Amino acid sequence: MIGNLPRKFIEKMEKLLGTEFDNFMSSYDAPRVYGLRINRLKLNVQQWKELSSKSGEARPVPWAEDGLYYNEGERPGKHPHYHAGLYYIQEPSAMAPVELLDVQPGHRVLDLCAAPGGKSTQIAAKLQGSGVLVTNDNAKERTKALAKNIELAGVRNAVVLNEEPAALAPVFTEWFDRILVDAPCSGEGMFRKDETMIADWEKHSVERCSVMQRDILNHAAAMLSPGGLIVYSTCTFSPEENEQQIAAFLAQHEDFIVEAVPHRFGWAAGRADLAGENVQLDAKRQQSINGTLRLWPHRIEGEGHYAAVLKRAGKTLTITVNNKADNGEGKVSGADFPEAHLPIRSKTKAVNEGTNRLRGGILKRNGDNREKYSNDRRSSKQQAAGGRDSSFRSAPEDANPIELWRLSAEQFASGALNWPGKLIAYGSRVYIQPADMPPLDGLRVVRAGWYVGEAGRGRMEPSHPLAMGLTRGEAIRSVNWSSAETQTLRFLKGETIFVEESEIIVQEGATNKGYVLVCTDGYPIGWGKYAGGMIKNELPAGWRWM
Ligand SMILES: C[S@@+](CC[C@H](N)C(=O)[O-])C[C@H]1O[C@@H](n2cnc3c(N)ncnc32)[C@H](O)[C@@H]1O
Repeated sequence: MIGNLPRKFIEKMEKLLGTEFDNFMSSYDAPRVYGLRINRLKLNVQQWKELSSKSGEARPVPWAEDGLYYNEGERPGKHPHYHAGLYYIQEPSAMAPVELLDVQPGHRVLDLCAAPGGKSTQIAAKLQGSGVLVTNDNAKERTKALAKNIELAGVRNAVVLNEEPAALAPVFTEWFDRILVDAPCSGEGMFRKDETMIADWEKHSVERCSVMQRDILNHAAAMLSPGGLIVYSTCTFSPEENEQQIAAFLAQHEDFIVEAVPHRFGWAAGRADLAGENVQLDAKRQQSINGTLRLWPHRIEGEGHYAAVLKRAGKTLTITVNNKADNGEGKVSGADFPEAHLPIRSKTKAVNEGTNRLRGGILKRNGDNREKYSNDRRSSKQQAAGGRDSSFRSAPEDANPIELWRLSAEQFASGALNWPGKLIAYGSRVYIQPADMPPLDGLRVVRAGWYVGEAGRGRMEPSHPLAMGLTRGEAIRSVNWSSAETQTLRFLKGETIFVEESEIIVQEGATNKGYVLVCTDGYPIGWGKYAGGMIKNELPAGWRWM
């Protein structure tokens, strides 16, 4: 491996590390370590250890609440628990930045450079469903994986965006309590984990990255509320992208200070002496850069990282987001979401999901589709009460997706009409958006909230992300197989499963027939549809076990 490292890089590291250089170089011949983080939205480490036969060998990552090291051969990505979103596979050092962000339930949090979403799922677990996570990446392709990871983790209170920070800043001015800037960087700290990063090193030159980082950080500052925190992190060693970036930021933003990170667990201090001479900082502010953090692979079990905690002066406005439901009392209808709130830029494919658009609250459909709605004029309440089996097909002729959701939601999950958030329809899809979000007009929206269902064929189909965000106890119908049973794997591969009727657990008042939440070891892996002794597989193709 050492032989593949660029000469220029080696020379630079020798200068940077002095007497530690030899130890640093020998870390490239040491075996790399592997980490996963238990998804606290679903269960805790202890509960997972009780479920998992392999967990005995997992050791805690000292700096991450739910982080564990696992052995190389274990392949946790090939286990039903992965498909149930019980953990996220994450490099151990990459778990550190979110631990420094001090996220509390109720916070408004922005993950500005978020794809593929490792740190976003970590933030979501810390929010525990209360507050808001806005997770963004400017690379459109990468937001697909980001949205998928958010949905796999069962996150209910996130909005996924695909924007430049400059477009977000006017919409979210001083809006967030916490912002993570896990910046695009030259990746020097990842050479051991991923040798392809070495080839990219020349292309993603340090100079080019540091210009991007400065711009991203400045926009982040504009979106932070007084008293709030930004964590800036990179996976590179270069001072230009680390200490020098922080020095430039402090010089430009007098209302920010470095909040010193305790240097425990083998973590090393950032280096004020590397802050460069290009910016004018008073001695105290320059020295404060020693309170940032360097993770060196020869000092810890993890790859190379850098992190700084930046606190904005001012009184912390502890914002408790109003998580009161506003979707269950008939107050919210399509008409509350005029065109202006809908997607938006024609270049944005992801938000134009489906061909129908909600106009003034009414979904315009062609005659064919319209005929699929029955002319049932029962009240919403009557329909919902009678609607806990799959024979329920009726909706008013002019029902829009939001109305359809309200009529159907409690056929899938009890309490669904009282879930916090705002109902939003984008095309035929229905989302529950965290309360208090500013209008997202003009932004490229990948997920407007928790995607819960899609209107189609005259009825509401529950979405896969709805399944992943439920607990087994909420489901009107469920079936549960252990992760070792063949049915679990067969279901994950997309097969129809034959079952005894007695295997379907049904809430009081519901029939066996209809959507069933399929679970493994008690945790959802998708929807099936039960009728006549078999569960038809509703797992979308892109979510199946390959
Ligand atoms: C280090 S990666 C993020 C990893 C992610 N935080 C995680 O834990 O999974 C940096 C990300 O920044 C994104 N990026 C690059 N320039 C950006 C910009 N101007 N605004 C937002 N994101 C950007 C890249 O597409 C990339 O996905």
